[in-house]
Amino acid sequence: MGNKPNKKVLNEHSKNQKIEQQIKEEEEMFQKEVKLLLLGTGESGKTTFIKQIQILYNEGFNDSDRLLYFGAIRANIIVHIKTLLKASKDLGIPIKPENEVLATEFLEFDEFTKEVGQKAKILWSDPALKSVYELRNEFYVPDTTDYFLDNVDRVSADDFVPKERDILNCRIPTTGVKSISFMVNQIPWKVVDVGGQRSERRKWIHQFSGVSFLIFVIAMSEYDQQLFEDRTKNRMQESMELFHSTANNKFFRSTHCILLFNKIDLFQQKLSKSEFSLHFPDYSGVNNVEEIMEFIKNKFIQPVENKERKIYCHFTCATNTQDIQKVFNSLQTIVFEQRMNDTGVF
Ligand SMILES: Nc1nc2c(ncn2[C@@H]2O[C@H](COP(=O)(O)OP(=O)(O)OP(=O)(O)O)[C@@H](O)[C@H]2O)c(=O)[nH]1
Ligand SMILES: [Mg+2]
Repeated sequence: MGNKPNKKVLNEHSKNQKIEQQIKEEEEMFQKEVKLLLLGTGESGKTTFIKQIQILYNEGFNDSDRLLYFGAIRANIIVHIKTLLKASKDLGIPIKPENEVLATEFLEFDEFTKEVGQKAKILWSDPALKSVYELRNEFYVPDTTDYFLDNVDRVSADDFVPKERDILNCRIPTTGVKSISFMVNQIPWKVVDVGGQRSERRKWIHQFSGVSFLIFVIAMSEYDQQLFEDRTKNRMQESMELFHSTANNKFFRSTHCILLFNKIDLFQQKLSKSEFSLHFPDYSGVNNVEEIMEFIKNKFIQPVENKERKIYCHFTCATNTQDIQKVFNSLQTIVFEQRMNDTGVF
């Protein structure tokens, strides 16, 4: 005859089991992966955001990253000088007569050498190419072209290794999907980057499930530029339409959104030279940075149908690591509070 189990002890035991189960579930909820999906038109700054996350939380760039950017930076120098030379003809801004032979010769170059680098430097110092670059909303050349052309001596050197800043400034359009995963304070994060050009957008849908936050990136400086893919379409207009169709899509109707109003540095530089209302005639205010920022923000937010969902806005320069650190810190706070709420601690 064994001892009869004490009812009180049994009750205590099952209570403890329940508490343990609850703690386990709460821990699991806390440790659930946060998936951030970066969307936005081409060249808005999505990959630059993910590069910053790599610097901040994922050990930065390795040798194979540096090798990839080494080739891209040098190849871009040739492409960009050629583009500027062509634009100087199209826009009727002639280069100095003594540079004409060199310009014709340069158009034949395909491979970067130290000598090609020196020739690029001579052409870039021609005032005509600088004036042409100032008019770059009339044709296509990336915004960081001047950064690399100003550094052509360093880039041409035998011992050139791309620095963090070079990698942040180098543009390689994204094709397909790239993601990084990392842990911060025991929470696993995954950031997914896709290509933003029109031909890439049909691949987006495959990334739509399980998204915790949509990060939609907008290039503020694009208000007076046309799409690379369609020179008749204003870039900011395209970005607004894309955001509205994405945010109102059934997959994301209740997903919280982060709007990154990016390239704020270029936007501020440009505004004094390029009047905003010429490109957005429905803007009736003055050509003032803060007022226009508010106007653009409202144009993005107002047409969003589900007013319950949260939209957090940040104005950033994505090449500045501190700006992206601030965005990520605020995201961490939101996630932490959400999880405390979900587990009933608040
Ligand atoms: N000055 C400045 N340049 C920026 C900023 N954000 C990104 N860039 C530059 O803009 C270019 C395009 O940035 P990406 O991050 O490649 O753009 P993307 O959205 O990934 O483009 P796709 O891959 O084509 O969709 C790069 O040369 C960046 O260095 C910014 O805030 N300020
Ligand atoms: Mg990209």
